[in-house]
Amino acid sequence: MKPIVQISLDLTNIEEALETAAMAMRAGVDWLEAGTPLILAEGLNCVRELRKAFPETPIVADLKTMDGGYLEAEMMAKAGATHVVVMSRAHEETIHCVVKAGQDHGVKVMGDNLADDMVAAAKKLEDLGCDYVIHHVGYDERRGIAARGERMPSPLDQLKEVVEAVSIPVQAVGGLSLEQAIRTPEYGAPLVVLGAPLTIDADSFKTASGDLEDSLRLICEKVHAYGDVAIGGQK
Ligand SMILES: O=C([C@H](O)CO)[C@H](O)[C@H](O)COP(=O)(O)O
Repeated sequence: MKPIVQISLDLTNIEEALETAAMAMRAGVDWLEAGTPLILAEGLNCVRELRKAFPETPIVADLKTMDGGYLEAEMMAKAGATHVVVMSRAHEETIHCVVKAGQDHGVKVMGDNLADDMVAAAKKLEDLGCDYVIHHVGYDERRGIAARGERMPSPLDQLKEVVEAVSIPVQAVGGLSLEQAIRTPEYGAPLVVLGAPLTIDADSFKTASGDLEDSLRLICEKVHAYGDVAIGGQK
């Protein structure tokens, strides 16, 4: 599949999210993500506002569903999401419910293997009908481990294994530098997500020109230039 650039709008107000999304769209980003903090701050209204402003753009609603799967997925779909997220740690029945809601409402399901046995969880998510795997090392997990002076885990550590274990597209997320995120298609993971380096540490993201939009445009061009990424380690 062609590599995709997604930005996670991990922001806490809709104005800033819409502004960042508009800049990202001008720069060539493919998918928008209503991040968990944004959904918490603004409710599903943020998905409605993003849908209104960007009628044709895929929108991932990252609510990290753990229970009540059908209703949550249905609500996100009705608000305008095209992709919803369910956790591998949820009960299998919840994953079934989200997958069923996805089929009924025409949205894709991303299964997130956060805080789980990552390779086994990725396989389980595929077996239960998810369309994508989010291979995710959590924010708190990374901080906590680093605070104890231990090496911070990275989604790159097991990315190859996860990619080879499934035959659906994988996205690697959690603490990746920009350079690392851009290179995830080389591991067979075609969904490049840009989070903190863009929305939180925007200053470190700018290139010599100092313009965020120009920097992002160069990144999108670079990712799109990869061409097709083989899924499941298959050439
Ligand atoms: O999902 C996320 C996290 O669990 C907090 O809600 C973030 O979107 C994700 O971890 C982003 O990671 P960074 O790339 O480190 O911003």
